[in-house]
Amino acid sequence: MTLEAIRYHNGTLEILDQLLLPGETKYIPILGVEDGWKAINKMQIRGAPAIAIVGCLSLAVEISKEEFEKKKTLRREVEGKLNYLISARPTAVNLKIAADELISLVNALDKDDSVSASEMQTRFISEIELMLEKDLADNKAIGMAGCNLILNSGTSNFGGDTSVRVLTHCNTGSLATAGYGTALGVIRALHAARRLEHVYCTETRPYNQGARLSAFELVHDKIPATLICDSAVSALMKTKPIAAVIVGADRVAANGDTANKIGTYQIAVTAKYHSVPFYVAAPFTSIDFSIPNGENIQIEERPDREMTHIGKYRIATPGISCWNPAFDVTPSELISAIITEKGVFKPNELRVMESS
Ligand SMILES: CSC[C@@H](O)[C@@H](O)C(=O)COP(=O)(O)O
Repeated sequence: MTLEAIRYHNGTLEILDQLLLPGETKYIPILGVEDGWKAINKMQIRGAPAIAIVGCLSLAVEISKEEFEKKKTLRREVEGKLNYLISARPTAVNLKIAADELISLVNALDKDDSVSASEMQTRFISEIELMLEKDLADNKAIGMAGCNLILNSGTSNFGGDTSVRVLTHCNTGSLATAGYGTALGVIRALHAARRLEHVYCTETRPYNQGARLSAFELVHDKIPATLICDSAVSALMKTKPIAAVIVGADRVAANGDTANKIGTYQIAVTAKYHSVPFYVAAPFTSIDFSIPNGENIQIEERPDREMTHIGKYRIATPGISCWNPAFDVTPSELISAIITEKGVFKPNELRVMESS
């Protein structure tokens, strides 16, 4: 059975508390928007697609318990609460894009006189419920496209083998999405095709999404994997033939510059030096066509405590100051291709897809 980060059935929402993994597997109820905001902000749920889905589902749960006499009241509530949810974490764009689409939907339904307030409520909730299915289907399409891309990219980085070694960073799997995963979905597809020799995953300090979450998924799914320190990436590329680096994205600008977990940029730099292709795997909902380049991406800074402590144990000397950006931006010139559910694009080809 695959891991399930988000459980939603008939208006009831639970999430797997990712702060407790791998030690404890505990689902916590999300009873409405306030719970959704807190779970996203505290990173009990994380990963750009999962943040969007849980944010929107928390609103669906809340709205489903209410009765609306007037459509305008529903429209105002939806707009206000979606804008509040977006403020929980600023870098990933998927929730903002989903919110914009849902706000357009309620505006259209509000203007349509043939739709009653209760029909508007039902249609709004159904639209959110579809997100889970769509994300899973998109991830499978991304996985297949990425698998084909890597296997057909030439043999120079395969080290003479027919199976490939790949490197990934952070967690982009079932725990970060509705299921299957984006970059980890590509790795799953390679494994299913029996063409994955090995995956290396970085620890991903300071929150350790690699050591705690990707490692958890890889062991759970029996995918051959090795954990490395973030600082071992260059040494790995020097000593082993790595066919590709494959990472996810929190926000891709129109020119292809990509914000992803802190450390992604330095992996892309070292991949360039070692002539290893560097791929970003992300759904179209991670692409922000409203910003021309990565300079416009707001980078979230997280509390010092995430660096100074592991669990309740302090590992850093008291008194030291910290800088803890959660993400960095990889310039598009370091990115070989962006793998989406709509196809594979060079960074400078993205704009063509803007209106699709
Ligand atoms: C499919 S998840 C893509 C990204 O969201 C992922 O790589 C990442 O950076 C997650 O960061 P996080 O801070 O854990 O939410």
